[in-house]
Amino acid sequence: MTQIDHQVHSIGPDIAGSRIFKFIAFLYGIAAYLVFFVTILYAIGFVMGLVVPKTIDTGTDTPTAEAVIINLLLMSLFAVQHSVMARQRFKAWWTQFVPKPVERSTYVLFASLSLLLLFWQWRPLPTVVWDVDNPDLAVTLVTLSFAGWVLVFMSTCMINHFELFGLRQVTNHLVGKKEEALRFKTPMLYKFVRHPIYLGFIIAFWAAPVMTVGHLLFAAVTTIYIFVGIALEEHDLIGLFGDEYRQYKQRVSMLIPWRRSV
Ligand SMILES: C[S@@+](CC[C@H](N)C(=O)[O-])C[C@H]1O[C@@H](n2cnc3c(N)ncnc32)[C@H](O)[C@@H]1O
Repeated sequence: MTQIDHQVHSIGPDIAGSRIFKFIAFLYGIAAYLVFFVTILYAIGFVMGLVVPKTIDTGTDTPTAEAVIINLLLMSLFAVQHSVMARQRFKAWWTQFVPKPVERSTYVLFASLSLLLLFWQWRPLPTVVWDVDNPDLAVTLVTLSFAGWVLVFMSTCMINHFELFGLRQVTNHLVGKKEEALRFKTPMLYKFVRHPIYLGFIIAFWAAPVMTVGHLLFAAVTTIYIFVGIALEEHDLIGLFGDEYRQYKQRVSMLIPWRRSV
């Protein structure tokens, strides 16, 4: 090998390789985000019973006990995947195998896939628990549910939508910008409640003019899961931000915008 050959061999493939990797990582991040975006749009239709082919109240007829077990297993799979993969210790472990710039995108992709599985395999439990007759009240509930989804979307933008869903990480990696550490923020709604995204989900799931047993099971279990998720998330946030987060907890309530912290 000549000296020039040696230089081309040792510099060229390295640069090309890392550029190609950065570009592939970027495309992967975009693909994961698109899968998430389709999933969240489908979730709105699934929960509200609008537009999509398979909703919370449609699907294979299944005996009640079997349907409850299958639905609980589907929700548990999402909860375990979502909670375990979000923990700092898990992240430290699996970034030995998954490159750091695509860690968040991979988390988002797995969460979306487990939700799509839930939508696909969900068994309806069609017995009606409540059915609002009054048309004004029914419209109010549908509007409230939409407002819940809007609250979710707006709150992700307040805290940093592109970081939450991994796009910022792959973009910074592509342009060679150093990844910043997570910063504690209390923008807009976060001054009134600590968890506006979760509040939005609770509103979206419960505000239904027709509530079936299946929908009620979904709303109740996801609400319980949100409280467990909050406890885990706040434990991590105190680990990261210490007294700053403790004081925030004292000052700002968890979900209902009044001044006490619970
Ligand atoms: C799905 S978001 C939910 C945020 C919040 N719990 C909510 O309901 O609006 C979860 C991520 O937000 C981050 N997070 C939560 N509160 C935060 C804050 N005040 N400042 C910065 N990051 C925050 C957590 O570290 C976690 O990675």
